[in-house]
Amino acid sequence: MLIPKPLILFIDAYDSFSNNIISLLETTLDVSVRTIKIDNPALATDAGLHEELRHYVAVICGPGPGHPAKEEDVGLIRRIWKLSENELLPVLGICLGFQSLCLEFGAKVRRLKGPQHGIVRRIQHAGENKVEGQQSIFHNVGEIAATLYQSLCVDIGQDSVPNGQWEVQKWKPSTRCPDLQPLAWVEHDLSIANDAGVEDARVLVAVQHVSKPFWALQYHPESICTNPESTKVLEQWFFHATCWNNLHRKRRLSFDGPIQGRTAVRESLLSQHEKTRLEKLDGHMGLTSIVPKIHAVNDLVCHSLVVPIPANVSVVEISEIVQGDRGDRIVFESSNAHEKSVGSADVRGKYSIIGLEIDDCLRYEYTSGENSLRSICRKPGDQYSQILDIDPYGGIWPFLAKHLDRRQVLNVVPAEVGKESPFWGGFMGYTTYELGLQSIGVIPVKTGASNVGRPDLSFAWVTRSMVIDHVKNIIYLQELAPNSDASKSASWQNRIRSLLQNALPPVSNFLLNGTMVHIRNMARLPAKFTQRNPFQSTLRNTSSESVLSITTPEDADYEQKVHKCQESIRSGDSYEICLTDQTLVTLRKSRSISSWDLYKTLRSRQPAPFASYIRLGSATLVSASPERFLKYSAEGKCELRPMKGTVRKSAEVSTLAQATALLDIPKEKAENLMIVDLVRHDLHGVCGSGNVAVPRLMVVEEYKSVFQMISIVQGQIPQAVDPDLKWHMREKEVEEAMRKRYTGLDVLAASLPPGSMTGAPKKRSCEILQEIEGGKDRSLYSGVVGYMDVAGRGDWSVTIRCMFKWDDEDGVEIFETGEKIETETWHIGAGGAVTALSTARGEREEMLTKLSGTLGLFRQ
Ligand SMILES: C=C(O[C@@H]1C=C(C(=O)O)C=C[C@H]1O)C(=O)O
Ligand SMILES: NC(=O)CC[C@H](N)C(=O)O
Repeated sequence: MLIPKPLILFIDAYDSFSNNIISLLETTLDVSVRTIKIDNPALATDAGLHEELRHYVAVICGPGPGHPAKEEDVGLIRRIWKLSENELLPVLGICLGFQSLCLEFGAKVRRLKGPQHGIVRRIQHAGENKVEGQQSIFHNVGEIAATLYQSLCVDIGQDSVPNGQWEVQKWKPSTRCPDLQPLAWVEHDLSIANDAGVEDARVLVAVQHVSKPFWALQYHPESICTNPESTKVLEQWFFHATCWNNLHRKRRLSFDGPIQGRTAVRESLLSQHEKTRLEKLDGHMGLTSIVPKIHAVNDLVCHSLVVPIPANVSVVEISEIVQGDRGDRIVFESSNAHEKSVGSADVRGKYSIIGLEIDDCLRYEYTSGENSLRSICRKPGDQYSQILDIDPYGGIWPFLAKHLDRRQVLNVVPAEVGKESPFWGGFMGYTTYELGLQSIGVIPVKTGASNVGRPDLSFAWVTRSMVIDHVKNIIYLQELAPNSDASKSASWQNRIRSLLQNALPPVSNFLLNGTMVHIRNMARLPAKFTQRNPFQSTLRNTSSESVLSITTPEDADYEQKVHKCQESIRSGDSYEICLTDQTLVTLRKSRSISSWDLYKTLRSRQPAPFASYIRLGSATLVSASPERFLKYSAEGKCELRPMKGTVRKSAEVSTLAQATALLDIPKEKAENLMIVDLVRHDLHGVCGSGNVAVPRLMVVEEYKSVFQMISIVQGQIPQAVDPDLKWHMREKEVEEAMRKRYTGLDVLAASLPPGSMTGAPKKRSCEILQEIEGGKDRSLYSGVVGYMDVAGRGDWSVTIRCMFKWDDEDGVEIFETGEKIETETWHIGAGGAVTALSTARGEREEMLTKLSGTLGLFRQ
């Protein structure tokens, strides 16, 4: 029989690091953690709270945005300190929880003179012998270097202790707070210059209540940059907590009865779908009448044909040969494939993907806030536009998860040829920033009527595709179709292969031990294919002639917004805020430069590992994104690659070594660290405790016009069936586990909007941004673009360094001369992370640097 582990309750104040703390607790201590939000209505009454607490051996009052004196920021936490002797149990406060405890027992809470977010400091603790009469939770603990995330601090009277008395006084309870035993401090000699924004000489960072089982830490033990020594403090806290329970706990622990606390790992999308389905069945409503039929296609396979291509043929040329240069189109391109100095080896463009026949694809469009989606197909002979109610599926994400699940494809034919292709077919498309806001419970303030009904998610179901392998110089021509349709697929593939072979110079090739070998004859290439981009020079002239207006953010206005972000940081409401703004470019619509032409120029001027062109429905996106958001494999390995820290290339900073030195400062490292910790939290929410790692931390990469600091966060998605246990399970149990399994889509749904575009904590920072950015939709900018394939794989980029337009903004301008001009308006978003250490001017310049790559298309 399995013995249940003791339960700890984590009270979550809507922070973006909570799951990291839970992971640390569950991997360090032999406990399970359940979590509730500070405003859980089920615990609004004291009776409800007391009932809930009966399940737990201890409570953690977590960190969070805001101020401990504000009821809406701490909620339940404040009531924990007031528990009567009968209900009392051990508690550890962390950061906001620490501040709340100190406030309750007499401390003043004040703003730090220099906020400390993502800054690593040495913790001076009392160790074993300074606290009289008892061992503290720092007993036998060595040196701790810990990350701070705080704008506020508590003052138990230390500010007024004269220097001469400090060493004696600092470990004693103060007259202001006789119940609080100080356990640790961060100290700084202010006469020594520092670049971490330190302006406070003494900050209390750990306390213990002298008679109640309350302990608290102001630093963040779970941060990736806090050293492992600090976990000893948690172990000792739990030891003290257990001893206290054994000696003093009045209320007996309960192992049964209703419990509000939930595991930090969210329910899988497929399980949510299943649950909704069963609920409907329970209601005897007859499932078939509620759930719209999606045909299960059980015998789908991916038919694949490999076509060799000459080495220097571009993705643009391939796309034009097969698709012409008009119509809907989706191209995900590693446009840095041949640029050794762009990106690092792991993203140096191995593959590009082209979705084919996008005009004819089934397309799903969803607008956030709605409970239905549009399913659209414009295929000649099979045209329809349907509204599907997604409530019966449990929402948009469970709906998509189920759609993919029913079309899972396990085989590619012939297997030895197509198995290396990273994409066999599936969804390709985009989601907006506002879709992400919906998933974290921030209601977007939609301004203006024009954007009503625009899709926040648009995915084409791509069954015919090309994957270009830039290393092997081959194309996979692929079609998803029933196994029995092999000959139909073959005739389509042969047709496309002929198209390519007729248009491209010949390539001799043969298979050697299963590997394709090419013999290329460069001398035979026609001139068209040796020129990198034949359209570039024409566009340069035409585009500047077509520009009717460019509206960039006003300097003073942008700087004002940076100050507003910093005010929210100083008040404790945010640790870092990714401020952005939009530039509008209105063009004379002309047949001679299409969006595709713009893409062609951008991709060659700003080579990037995650470039993309999307023309889908009423949206057009032209992107040179350097940032991978999320990649996952069919086996559940996932990887996020947040970027934070940007330097413009210039004569002074032209090498990677120079940029690395420039970014190796607390301001830049803090920006990156905060997002790494936030992304770890998002990933822990699906992968579970102990299943997230950071194999690369703060490494600088070179791009065409900037240097970027990146980190890599990896996780393992829980497997439906443990291979070791599978043999002990009945077939039905295995089936059920598979029906409810987690996929990469769970991670995607749990991590939007991308943390690098929000700041931390995510929810509060996004709310602040709604206000500061004036409720303007960021729309495609700050969203993600990518694919989820039928074999369970996915790759998504953050939509930055891009421009987009909506067809509904196309207009007509009438000049005084009476001339009528058709116009289109492009949006270019740009911004950067604001921290306490930012300067308004520096932030504005950073925004302009990021803008310049894309805006440059219109300025020459
Ligand atoms: C906000 C943008 O970029 C984001 C912000 C970065 C930063 O603050 O250093 C770096 C990469 C992106 O995650 C943008 O390109 O507009
Ligand atoms: N990380 C936290 O809990 C921060 C607490 C509080 N909002 C502050 O800024 O000081």
